[in-house]
Amino acid sequence: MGQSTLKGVPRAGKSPVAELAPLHHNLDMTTPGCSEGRDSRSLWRDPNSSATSRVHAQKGSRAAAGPLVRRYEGAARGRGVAAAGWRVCLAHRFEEPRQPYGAGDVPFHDVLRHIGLALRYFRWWYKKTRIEKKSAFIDLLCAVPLQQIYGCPLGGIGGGTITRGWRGEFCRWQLNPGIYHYETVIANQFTVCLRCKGQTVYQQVLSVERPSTLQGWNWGYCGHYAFYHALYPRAWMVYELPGQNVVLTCRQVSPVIPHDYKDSSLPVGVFIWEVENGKDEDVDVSIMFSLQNGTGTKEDRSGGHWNEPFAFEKDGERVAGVLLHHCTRVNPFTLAISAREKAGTGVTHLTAFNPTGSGREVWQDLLQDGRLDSPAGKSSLTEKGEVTAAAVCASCRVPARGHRTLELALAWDMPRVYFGSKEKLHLRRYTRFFGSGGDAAPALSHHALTHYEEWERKIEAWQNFPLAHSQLPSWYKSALFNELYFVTDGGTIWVELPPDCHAEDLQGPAGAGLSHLLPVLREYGRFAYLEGQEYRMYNTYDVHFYASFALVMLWPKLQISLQYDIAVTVVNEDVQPRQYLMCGQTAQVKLKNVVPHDIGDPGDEPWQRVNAYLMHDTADWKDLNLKFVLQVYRDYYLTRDSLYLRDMWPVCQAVMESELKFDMDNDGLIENGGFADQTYDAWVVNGASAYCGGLWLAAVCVMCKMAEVLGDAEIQQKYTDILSKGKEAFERMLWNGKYYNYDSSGSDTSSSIMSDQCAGQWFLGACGLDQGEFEVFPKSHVVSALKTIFEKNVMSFAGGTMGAVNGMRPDGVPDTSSVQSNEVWIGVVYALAATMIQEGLVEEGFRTAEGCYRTVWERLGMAFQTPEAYREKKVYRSLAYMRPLSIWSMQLALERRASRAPAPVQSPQVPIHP
Ligand SMILES: CC(C)CCC[C@@H](C)[C@H]1CC[C@H]2[C@@H]3CC=C4C[C@@H](O[C@@H]5O[C@H](CO)[C@@H](O)[C@H](O)[C@H]5O)CC[C@]4(C)[C@H]3CC[C@]12C
Repeated sequence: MGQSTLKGVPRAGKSPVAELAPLHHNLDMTTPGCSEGRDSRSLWRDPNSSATSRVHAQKGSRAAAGPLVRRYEGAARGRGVAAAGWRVCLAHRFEEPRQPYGAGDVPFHDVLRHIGLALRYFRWWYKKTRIEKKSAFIDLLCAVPLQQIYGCPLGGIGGGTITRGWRGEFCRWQLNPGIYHYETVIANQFTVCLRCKGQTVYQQVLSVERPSTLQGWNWGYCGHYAFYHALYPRAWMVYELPGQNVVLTCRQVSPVIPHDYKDSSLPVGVFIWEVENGKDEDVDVSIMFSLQNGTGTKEDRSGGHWNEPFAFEKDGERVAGVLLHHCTRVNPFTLAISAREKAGTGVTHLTAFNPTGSGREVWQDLLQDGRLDSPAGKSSLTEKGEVTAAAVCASCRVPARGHRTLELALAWDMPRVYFGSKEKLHLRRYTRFFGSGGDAAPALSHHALTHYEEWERKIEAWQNFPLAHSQLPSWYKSALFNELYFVTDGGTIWVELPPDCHAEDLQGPAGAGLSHLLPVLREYGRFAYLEGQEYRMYNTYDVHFYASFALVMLWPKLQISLQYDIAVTVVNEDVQPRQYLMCGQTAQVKLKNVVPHDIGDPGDEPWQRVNAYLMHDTADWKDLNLKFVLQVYRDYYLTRDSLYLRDMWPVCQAVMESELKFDMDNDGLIENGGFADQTYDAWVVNGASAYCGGLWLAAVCVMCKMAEVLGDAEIQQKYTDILSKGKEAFERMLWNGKYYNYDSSGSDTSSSIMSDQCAGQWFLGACGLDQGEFEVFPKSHVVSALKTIFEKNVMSFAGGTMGAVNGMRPDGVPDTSSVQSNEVWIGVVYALAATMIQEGLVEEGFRTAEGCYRTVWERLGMAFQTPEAYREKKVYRSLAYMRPLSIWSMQLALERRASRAPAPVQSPQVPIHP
């Protein structure tokens, strides 16, 4: 699609939506400025000398706009910083404290209802964590506390991630697949040294921190003179160096490139430092990158780690740096810090220093001549209790009023991984290009530093379409790309199939008969991402249903691969009995011919043992099978992959057969079972329901369509008959003249307005099956339901500023009958917004989604950790969650509106929005 008009999309600055005042203002009554340490921070101070020279940053017009940059006092705009994105001044403070949902937030009637669950959960949790000494897949008793610090993660897909905070800290680590720890490693810093006429005039750690270690370094950079800007997979940090007339822009790039299945898998990040010299004299500029050997855990002190300098030259390009070998028993890895050598750029290093001491020797080394000592040879192995770090330094002369670039990189090589059970060895995807010997870090660094320009060209070409569209609001552009962080930072793992793997090994005892299973997994590997960083289950399928739009639109082969994995599990079973915590009953782990909840816990052995979730027996859930069928057709519609469709067809028939048993009264419509038997797993549904009934009809519709495509007349007739009966029953039992009732049970809350009641229509619209002969839900009913949701769940909730509450009573009071009905689910809201856009309610759609973006990213400080849910006040639930990736369905809806044709998602060379 070119620059065609997006019908109805609010024009920035023109439409009522765009003219709305920003939904939230962080009231800031304090005078901007560094706190008590401010004066000394704006001084250049050599910590080892008493000489100081007072310099003042020039105050000028505000370079940056937006609610999070009011404290910015600099004038610098930075170099090449994207116009759209999420921008925050380093001196910003998020004022609203929020807490994870805890037992204390459960109302009395829910306490009574959930007492059995609470006791069973506690017993299970105690055994798991205290007796078996393992971590719980959901730890309700030790939720991760909220830190409002995160920025763009580093790394491609499935090779592990290292997240930097928006103040530049290295603070969130996922090197062991799916396992997170949240630790700011103080030694991991960039330090700048400026020299004029052979004298160091300024040397500063580019960090606002004032830590208790490395006291010999000059900390406490004044955050008022810097801002962070994220547009995933890139981020910029702009630093005005007070009094120096020098501006530094650090651009951070990770190889996350749509339709690329090679470089997108690489565990690397590049830092391109643009140095602008506003002085009338030349300046020698050095950027030192220091890194601790490890990730900030106690293993850093376990002994046996060591560092060594390296240089790697290929095709006339040379990079040099230090390798930090982290020698643990399980999943050892090597970190590499490096810089690109080129004419006029020198690269020096320090092989090892103690990051727990004063760091004075490092500081002095750099201060002396703007270079590091560069000793040859390896360091010795660390002793138990000892920690080591290394540094690399890139230096160049920047002419008066000129500009130069320094290029540094971080790579990590953990090619062979075990999950928690340590049963099977897995090779990461990138090993097919860089080997699995554990010696790839130099080549990875070289590749990153010599290919990032090409990556950026591809990223820009891909992002340009939405970014250049003047009618799209800028918050949306930020949300669309920044929410994508979860594709890499969702505990993501992407592994190779072992070369000796046969179809039978994969398909299990039942044999799935999937003819292209092996070729697909051989070519594209196996992909898994977590439901959430705090909900540690891979590929949670009821949630992936929402998030899958990002995958199928950007890496369709990964979606196809994931679907093959699900298909394999469908035909297999796990007869192991276990107790389910919600109801207390015992049943087998996995039944045949049903879609699993998830493909396992990275703390155990995913793919091998599925269904880590043990709250409910999900064999009785009503949505999982339907979500599989709907995704199969949606994927086929967008990719035109008919081999995939053919392979999936028998699996779709099998799961629909299983589902048919939920239509107890044979009226063509399934009924819910009187418990929370779907993705809203703590919100009871009884009888016919808008959510599951709607998904059912949509799935029956796509069964008809798939049968038609595949020429299966008998099945087509079967499902056509069910559809006509089911449509009638759905309208009769649930339509109330304005919207579809929550369920048909006739309970006190049956008439609640569910924000997700049009989920079936959402998917049909995305598949182009929402009109003509395929119209399942009458258009007028869909539009009326969406308008009611907008009026009640959106505009009557929190003044229309927080998205749509899951359940609203017709009188405009949130439905508090369950712990989930009065939550807002961000991923559901983005899907709802997409449905509104599909149905022509474009402004309503944008207004609805805007509330969530502003709440999460601007008000609550939850950037790069969008949670599953928040309530109007006080609490949130499950940080860094999969479902918000559904924002890509808004993009699909916009593209379809503009072109009235499916978006081409299968052209490897061309970005998806040519
Ligand atoms: C007696 C005590 C004082 C009261 C204790 C009450 C608690 C036991 C319950 C109150 C809130 C419940 C939790 C709500 C949400 C949950 C999430 C769920 O996992 C995933 O949730 C997704 C929905 O957000 C769903 O779509 C995915 O498929 C699920 O994998 C697991 C259950 C629970 C944690 C739930 C547990 C019980 C409460 C804490």
